[in-house]
Amino acid sequence: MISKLRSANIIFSHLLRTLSLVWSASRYWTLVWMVLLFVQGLLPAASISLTPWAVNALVHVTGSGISTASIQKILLPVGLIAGIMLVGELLSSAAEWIRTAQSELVGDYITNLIQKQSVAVDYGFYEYSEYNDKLNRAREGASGRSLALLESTGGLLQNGVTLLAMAAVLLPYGLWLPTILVISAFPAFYVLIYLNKVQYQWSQRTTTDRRWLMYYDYLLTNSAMAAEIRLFDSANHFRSSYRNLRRRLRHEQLKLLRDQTIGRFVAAIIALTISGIALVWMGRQVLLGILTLGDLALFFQAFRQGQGIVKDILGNLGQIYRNSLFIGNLFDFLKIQPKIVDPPNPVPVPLKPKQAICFRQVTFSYPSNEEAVLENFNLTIPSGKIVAIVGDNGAGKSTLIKLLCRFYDPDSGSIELDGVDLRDFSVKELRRLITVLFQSPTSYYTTAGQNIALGDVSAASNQAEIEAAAQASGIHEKILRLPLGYNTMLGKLFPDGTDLSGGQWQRLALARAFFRRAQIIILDEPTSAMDPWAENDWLERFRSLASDRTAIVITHRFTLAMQADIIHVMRAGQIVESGSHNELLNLNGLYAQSWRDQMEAGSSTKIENSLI
Ligand SMILES: Nc1ncnc2c1ncn2[C@@H]1O[C@H](COP(=O)(O)OP(=O)(O)OP(=O)(O)O)[C@@H](O)[C@H]1O
Repeated sequence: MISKLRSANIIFSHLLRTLSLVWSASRYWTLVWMVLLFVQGLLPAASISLTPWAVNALVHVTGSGISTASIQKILLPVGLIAGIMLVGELLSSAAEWIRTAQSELVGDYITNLIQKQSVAVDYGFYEYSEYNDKLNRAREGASGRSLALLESTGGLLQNGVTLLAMAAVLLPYGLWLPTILVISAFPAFYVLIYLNKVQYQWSQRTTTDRRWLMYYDYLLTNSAMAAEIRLFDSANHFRSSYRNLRRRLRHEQLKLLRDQTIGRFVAAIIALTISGIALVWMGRQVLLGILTLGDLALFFQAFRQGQGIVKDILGNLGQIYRNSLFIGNLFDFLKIQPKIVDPPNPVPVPLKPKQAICFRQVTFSYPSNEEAVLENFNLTIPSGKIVAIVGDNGAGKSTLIKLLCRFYDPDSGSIELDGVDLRDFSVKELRRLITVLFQSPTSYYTTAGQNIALGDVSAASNQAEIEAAAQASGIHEKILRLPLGYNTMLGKLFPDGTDLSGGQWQRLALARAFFRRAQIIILDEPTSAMDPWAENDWLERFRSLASDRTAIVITHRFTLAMQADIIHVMRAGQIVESGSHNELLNLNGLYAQSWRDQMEAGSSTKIENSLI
């Protein structure tokens, strides 16, 4: 009982929140729509209450013969009924139009809320399956559901008004008639609530399955996968996974549909039986001469329509229940709170860090994996230096970047910038100080210029700076050779797009990172897609660009690492060697051994397969 009350309370609160959401999205239309619904609600009863007048006038005319006076008597009630019907049609068309306008506004409003929340939550949330489930559930018809909820609430309002007016019309014939009307719809209501609940539970249970379907579909239809899918001939594998999963979901869905159909049929039979009983009683009253033909017509219409309205009302309640359950997913998503937040009184971020970035006794494990990636980790990166971090796959190099950007916070220990814990800065301010070239940078399908400008949207119109960044990354000449230079659309997704090679995209991303003009430059494998000639050319430019800034370069390439002021060798979450290139060679440790491998092999490929 308590749990039922609690769930009714949740539904009511979802309903209120949805109404306030719709209200915020489109006040004016909501108001007009409600007035229309109210007036529409009164029309059926108004029309029915005119029925005895029209029918009795008709009976009178048939009895007394057709004359101008008698026809005039009929014309008035019939004309009024026709007028009401016309107004009803007009209002319903207007309501339909308003509903469409509202659905556009509410849809955009909710999409905006979801997008805003998607970028507000922590980066780390995207690594959780549950988060992705929540996002997916919130997205799935969130706007459709809120409007459906609004519609059922509006339907409830309109039908409620009609029912009250209808009950007033029926009451003179006995209280039991409106009562029996309501009772006849109870089975349908129960079936509706029960089936909606089952449907909702099924939908919650299969969210991950449906995300699998989206993933298989993405693999089969996305251009990024097209080459590999063809070469490895793996399409059939994914298609069959898709089909098998879809078959299971379809069977479950059809079974639910079958149960719903049976349930509705049984409920309809019960309602029909009750309506039959009322009809028999009505016929008897007529035979006994208690009712006139006008009463009979009114009674018949009011009872049949009333029954439909009660059913609609219960249907509206069922819909409200169902959509509230689903809309709860949207509210669940919107209430996710980021954990990486600003402190109450942020310390101002230094415009130009003077001392160092220090990792002090940092221990960190990813939320989805209990094993510590870093344990009591210590590292000092002096300001104004180029620091290289080399290490084997999985050593924890990229994790350092994520911690430095505060995508995650350490489990224990601290990361400090000029002696201040990063958690004491405003997150946004701290990130403004940093620019990163990620291991897999984003290729934006927009113009070449815009691709670079996205590094700093506040300075996006500065063409000279854009070109300077492109020159520093070595992509300027290539851009000039494109059909429209910096205005050339890149990527093949949209019309007139030109594609770049992997290395060129990487240089473009590098230009974007440079355009940011941040004091701390972090580059994760900046030259992985560059040929050795391009790499040498690029290195020289980078040295001058990073001259008075702090640069952290993560790399497997020793030709790049050896240019750094300090090289840190990382293994299994620890720094195992540090020093300049020559110092490390003299140390004769892991770095020196890998370096010798390169000398012997005479190729950098060997190095990537060597110890580091
Ligand atoms: N999002 C994540 N969730 C759980 N574990 C992760 C996650 N990202 C990385 N790891 C784990 O953390 C460890 C360090 O990963 P990291 O990406 O920092 O290594 P790396 O040194 O940058 O490797 P590579 O040279 O291959 O890029 C690895 O064992 C990896 O499996």
